[in-house]
Amino acid sequence: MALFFNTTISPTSKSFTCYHSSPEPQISKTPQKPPENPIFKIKGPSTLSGHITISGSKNSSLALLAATLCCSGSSLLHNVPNVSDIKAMASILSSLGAKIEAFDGKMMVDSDGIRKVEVDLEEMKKIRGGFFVLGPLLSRFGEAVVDLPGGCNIGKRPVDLYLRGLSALGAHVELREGKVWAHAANGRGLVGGRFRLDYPSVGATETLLMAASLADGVTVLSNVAKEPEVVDLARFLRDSGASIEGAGTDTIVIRGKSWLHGSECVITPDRIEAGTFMLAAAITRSCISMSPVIPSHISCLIHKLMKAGCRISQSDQHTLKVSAVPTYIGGNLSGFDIRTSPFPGFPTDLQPQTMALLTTCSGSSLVEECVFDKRMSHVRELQKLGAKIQVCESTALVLGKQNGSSLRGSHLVASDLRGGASLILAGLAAEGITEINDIAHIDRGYENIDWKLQCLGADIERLAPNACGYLGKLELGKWVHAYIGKNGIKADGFIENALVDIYAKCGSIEKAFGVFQGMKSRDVFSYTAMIVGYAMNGEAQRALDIFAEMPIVGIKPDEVTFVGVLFACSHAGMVDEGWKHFKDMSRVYNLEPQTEHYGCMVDLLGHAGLTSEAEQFVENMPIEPDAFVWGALLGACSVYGKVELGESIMKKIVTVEPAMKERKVKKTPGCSLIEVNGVVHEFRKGNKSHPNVEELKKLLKEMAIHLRTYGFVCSKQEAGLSHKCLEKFDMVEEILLEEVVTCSGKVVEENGLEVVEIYRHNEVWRWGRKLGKRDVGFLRWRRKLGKRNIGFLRWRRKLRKRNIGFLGVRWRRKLGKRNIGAVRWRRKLGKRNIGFLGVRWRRKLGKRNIGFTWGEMEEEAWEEEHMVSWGEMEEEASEEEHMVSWGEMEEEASEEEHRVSWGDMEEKAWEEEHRVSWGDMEEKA
Ligand SMILES: CC(=O)N[C@H]1[C@@H](OP(=O)(O)OP(=O)(O)OC[C@H]2O[C@@H](n3ccc(=O)[nH]c3=O)[C@H](O)[C@@H]2O)O[C@H](CO)[C@@H](O)[C@@H]1O
Ligand SMILES: C=C(OP(=O)(O)O)C(=O)O
Repeated sequence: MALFFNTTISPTSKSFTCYHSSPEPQISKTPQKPPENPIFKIKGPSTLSGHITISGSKNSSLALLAATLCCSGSSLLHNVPNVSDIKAMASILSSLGAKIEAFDGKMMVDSDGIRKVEVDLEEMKKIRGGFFVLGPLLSRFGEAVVDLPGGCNIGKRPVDLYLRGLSALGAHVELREGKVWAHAANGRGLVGGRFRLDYPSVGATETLLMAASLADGVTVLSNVAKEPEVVDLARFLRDSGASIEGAGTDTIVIRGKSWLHGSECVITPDRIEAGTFMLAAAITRSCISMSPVIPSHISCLIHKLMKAGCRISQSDQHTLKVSAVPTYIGGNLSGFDIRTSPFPGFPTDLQPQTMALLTTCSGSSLVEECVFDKRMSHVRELQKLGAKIQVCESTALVLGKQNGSSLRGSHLVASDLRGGASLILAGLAAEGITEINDIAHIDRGYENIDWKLQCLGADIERLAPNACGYLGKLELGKWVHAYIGKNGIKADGFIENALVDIYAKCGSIEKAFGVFQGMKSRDVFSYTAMIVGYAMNGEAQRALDIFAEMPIVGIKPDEVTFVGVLFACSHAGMVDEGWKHFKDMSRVYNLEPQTEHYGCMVDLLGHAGLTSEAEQFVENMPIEPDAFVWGALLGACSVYGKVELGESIMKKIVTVEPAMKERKVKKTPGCSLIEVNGVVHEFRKGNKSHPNVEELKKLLKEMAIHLRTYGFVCSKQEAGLSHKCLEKFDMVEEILLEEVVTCSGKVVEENGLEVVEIYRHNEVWRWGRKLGKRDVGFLRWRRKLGKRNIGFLRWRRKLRKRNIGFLGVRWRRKLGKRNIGAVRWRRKLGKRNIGFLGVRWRRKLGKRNIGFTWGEMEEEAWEEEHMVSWGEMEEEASEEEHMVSWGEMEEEASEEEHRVSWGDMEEKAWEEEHRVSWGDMEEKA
């Protein structure tokens, strides 16, 4: 059946085309028509068996589809996967005037009808491959205008190498309005040249290869990508008449031709899909076979899996059988280390899926992502399943299990293609139900993955979600709705705005950005939610980058936007930027700064050490400062030890709120929302109408007592103040918790504990209790500072009459036979004998020495410095020394090991919970 289409491929038209004479797939069911915005529901643990057919490579297909634009007449591609990226690519080619027919896994592209050299389509921003048309358009038609590319959100993905390479071939390239404008500088066409890539970028190599094929003269490209997809592309171009030598090596020589004709090509099997299924067999401890596979394309993974204990055999040239059945392999799989790198190294596109497997293997494994700088979003989701993973930037330490997986089903969100696939694998291995939302990411690159897994015996379904299914709970959905209502978000696409907001507030900033990026139309609310979100999560520069986009797209910021902008500046210590934006409010945008804006400025000045300037700023305010402004100044005092000024401000804080009440100052009341057992409760400032208000007050009091008893104080600003101020915390706590703070939170039950989780600014407070004979509880908090994710856990406590605090930070770790952990602490003796306890860790793996830099640790230490006075520290140090036996330290060590990343803090918090009961703490003291 020949099916002509302009922009789409029929969802069910693809059959499983065999690459060569492989056994017929043992598939009995037919794929279901997918529901709108579906989710995956997986019931685990699954055991897989049978044979599966591997589709053609998505990445090869994208490059070859772009390459058809180099060719006059028709080209026929076989084994093209039916995935959404290919549909998007087909739309792009169609929009340029190409005629496309898709049938039965084949695509015929006739590019003779091309009338346009500018792509003006949303699809360009969604996928990576769309950008590849730049090379062919430029070389065949002499000019091209394309949007900057999209693709997975896995870190910085610049296109400098593409553009510099094209310039070396005689193109004039400009970046304007988010688009690349390119034309042949000589007015005729590209000319051959020499270009060395700084990094063997796959996309840049492919783009330059296509461009050079039609350039006048010889082109030599060096340090190019050697990926099989590059070789596939060169094969197609050669079959179309191009002269290309060296594809698959470091240097490619291209002798340009004046024209290329269309040709026919079978797309190489998708090595990443094959790898994903091999890992599916391993994680489920099953045995499956697959074809067609080219083993040399995934030799790295094959070696690693064999090292882990899997049996892998080849029944014919293109059929692989993978077994991880315990009785067959004689035990559990062992963990292993991976480090991603360009081909033939370990593919970055298999890193997340491999990490999922490692969570179920014995021992610890190290995963180093060296190709992309932010390809770790799946870690948080895997942690929700119970995986023990600790991350520092692009390195993850996966703590496996001795006896197979102990993952438990949960509600997850896929944040990118391979990260999403890793969640499917983990879901197959996990006990119980796993739901995965945002699976459109997965559909970008896996053809009918659910159906293929069903055919292997997995219990996986593609379901239509309920309206708020992304969070997995209808009750939570109601909460989201309530939240939207309370914040007056009215824009079209308000659901998306709310999602951006809610994700950001829950600390899932990448997910918030994912929603933001995918929005069809954005308004001031969308931008504000994203800016405030970034600011709250310590990503100041990203907040300011988003803000800078607003005038470009013609959206005027409002007062709330500026709260986010100033908050961001304050977080990053950007004093000049902060001043500029503050002044711009009235100067450029005609907005009158409110107390919130003044408060942010005071915070910014105060934390930059400009306390006098901050004080003066407050004095000169044209409106009356409120508790928010005073609170900010108080924070600065605490950080810089201005005790006297701090105490006078304390007095003002406790008088200013009642005074404002008396004068009936109208303010938008602070509002907090909390979900308890699926019911949303709202608290407004000064409103005591909640039916359980008395009970809640009791609970707050109880929390406050624990806070003080164990040396926790409510706000970081007040933490450094002298003990004299301690009695005033009562009042401050009341104000912070009941009157001023606008926060959200929820109460959940976890491991028999009732846990209150409150999200406030960039902090997450968790407080848990178990009401048995003794009150056993915990309290901890985490936060994110500056550009980097710096989280830490601290605790302090009061012993009898003296206030002796201690900071326990230590770890040690023994991996295998070698002892590769180290713990250090040091203190710095300055003029005032003010010191800090720094911890650094390093590990030695083979020849490499990987560790945190001292600078980072110092920054962390610096934070701690403000919290604990030196006297206390010294006390503490000696106390600790005598008090903590080595065994205890080891215990504690494994739990505190990675304090640095955001997700880890939560994980660690949980560890703590089981370890430290109030009783224990007292005993230890
Ligand atoms: C559609 C497609 O084929 N996608 C694949 C392609 O993506 P893509 O072609 O985008 O990946 P690249 O090889 O270009 O990127 C690798 C690294 O190079 C850097 N870089 C790249 C281009 C540039 O001009 N400047 C620069 O610095 C990137 O930031 C990144 O850190 O290869 C990746 C690496 O194997 C795979 O994960 C993707 O699945
Ligand atoms: C990163 C990937 O795709 P893209 O480059 O298209 O974003 C991928 O296939 O894993």
